[in-house]
Amino acid sequence: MADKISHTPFGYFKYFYRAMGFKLIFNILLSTLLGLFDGIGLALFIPLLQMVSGGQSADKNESLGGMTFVLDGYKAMGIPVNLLTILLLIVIIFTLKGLLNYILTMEQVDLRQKYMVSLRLNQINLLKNLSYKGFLKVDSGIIQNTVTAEVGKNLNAMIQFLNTSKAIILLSTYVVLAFIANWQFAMFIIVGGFLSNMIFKKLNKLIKETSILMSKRGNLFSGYIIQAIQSFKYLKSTAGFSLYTNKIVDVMKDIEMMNRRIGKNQAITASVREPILMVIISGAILIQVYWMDATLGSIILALLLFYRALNGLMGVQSSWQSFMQNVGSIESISQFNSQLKENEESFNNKEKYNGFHAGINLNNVIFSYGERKVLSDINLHIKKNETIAFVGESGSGKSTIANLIVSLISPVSGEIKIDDKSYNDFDLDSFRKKIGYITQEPVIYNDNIYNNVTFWAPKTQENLTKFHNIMEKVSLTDFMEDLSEKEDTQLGDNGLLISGGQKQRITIARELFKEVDILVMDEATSALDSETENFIQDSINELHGQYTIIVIAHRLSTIKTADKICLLEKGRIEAVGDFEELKSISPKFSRMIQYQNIALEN
Ligand SMILES: Nc1ncnc2c1ncn2[C@@H]1O[C@H](COP(=O)(O)OP(=O)(O)OP(=O)(O)O)[C@@H](O)[C@H]1O
Repeated sequence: MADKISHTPFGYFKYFYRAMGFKLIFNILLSTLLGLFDGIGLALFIPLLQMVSGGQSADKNESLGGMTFVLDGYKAMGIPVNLLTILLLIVIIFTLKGLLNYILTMEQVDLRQKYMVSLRLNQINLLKNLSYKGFLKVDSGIIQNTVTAEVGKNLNAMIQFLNTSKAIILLSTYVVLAFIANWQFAMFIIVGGFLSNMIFKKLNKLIKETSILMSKRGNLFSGYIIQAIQSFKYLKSTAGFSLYTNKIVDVMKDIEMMNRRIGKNQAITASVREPILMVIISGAILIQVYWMDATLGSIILALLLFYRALNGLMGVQSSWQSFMQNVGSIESISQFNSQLKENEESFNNKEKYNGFHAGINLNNVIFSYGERKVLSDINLHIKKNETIAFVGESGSGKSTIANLIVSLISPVSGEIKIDDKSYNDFDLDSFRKKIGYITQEPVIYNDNIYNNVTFWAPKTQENLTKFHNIMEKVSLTDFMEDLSEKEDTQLGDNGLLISGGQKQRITIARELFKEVDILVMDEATSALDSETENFIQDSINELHGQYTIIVIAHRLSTIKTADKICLLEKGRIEAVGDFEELKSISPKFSRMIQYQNIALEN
């Protein structure tokens, strides 16, 4: 898919060609063939016109201008020019044209489908390969709007682009015929077309600008809606909805105003189209009758060619205008795709992760977000199957260090090694398959319990047994057995139908089912109910020694049994040791314990 496009007809052609390749050329070739058949069909009317103006004879007639060759053609093929043969030929040619039209339309249906699939697949792959650091830079509204609404608009743009090329080919056929019949007529078409084009060009420019602006507003609108859904509970409980909806309504009004502007421009073009057509045709007839002493036959011929050619021109203008309405999507999809591509991660030809034995080493690691240094001089060894906890004030770098260990982000300088190999030498995707992540906000999919835990693993006997064992381990068996649909019970959007503690257990069950090597537990910063807090503490204790566990801790009570606690202060490691060691060597840690005890007592 194209990333950078030039906003010219050829630039758009290149954009679609990159997505559709030869299929696009084939489509245009078919349109050309259709135009040719239309031209031939039209030419077949010439003898009829000749009969009207010059009687039943097949002799040449001045009023046909250059088109007399059609009569010569008839004679050369030995076809007698009479009403019956002409009508028969017209029926045959238009039937063939109908057939061709069917093939072309079906080809376009096929092309549409393939285009949509290729567009969507490309975006899914780009999203899949997007680095976490890259993801942080992309607005969720842009993602949502681009992969849904903008993709639809882009498809419309493609269809209108094809319609425009088809209309241009048909128009060219009539212009060529008009030139052959009478070059003065042809000049009329060109001058008339040129004049009307000037009016439409201005309107099209306005429509194009509005379309680009509308795509941007669409991104903003989607972003607001996503945030409203995500913070529904907060907005509802604090009556913040009315304030928030004001923002949404403003963007919506903006979009509607732009839609209205586009609609108004469309109304203008649709209304002036026919009058302009009639002015050009009337002018042609006047010139024919008063200055050229034209006969009835030549006027009918002129009318026929003019009408078809100008209609063709209108076809070009209207489909180009519809294309312009959707052209904003080309721009927004291109920008979106480039942004994703710039932040793509690829591990081609790198060694696959195959478990580790000794541990993970962070050597002189430094990390920054842009200019802002977040971690400095981190040197740390994490032994296989030990439990390490990171503590420190808010913003001290606990999550960042965990993100580095699980390879979501990479150091600006320094190195992270697993056993003796640098992360840089690994296919990190295969490494991440062995990482379990229990986040502050449990991730629950809108599906049933079984699928949420097994991540849609097939329901084989083996998987079911494994699933039930794990449910037992995370103390969810009783809860599940009480439900009428057992493991097939739906959990609702984002686990709306179960409690916070149950969500936590489901997510731990998922990681255990996955058979991970490293388990990251990102403790919730918000106060948890004591049952959930106990559960997390129990899980940490129970899984201790079976996995390499990394805890991002806020509650010191949950990490008493950790093998190693790492105290962070403003992005640096201040002290390392087990709970008791740290208590004795770090006054800061002692103060933290004191504070939490006091807080607990209060
Ligand atoms: N995406 C980001 N872009 C820029 N700065 C960031 C980003 N994420 C985190 N930071 C900054 O990095 C620093 C460390 O953040 P981090 O989330 O690692 O801290 P933390 O100790 O986990 O905090 P908390 O306990 O509040 O979760 C903070 O100053 C934070 O503002």
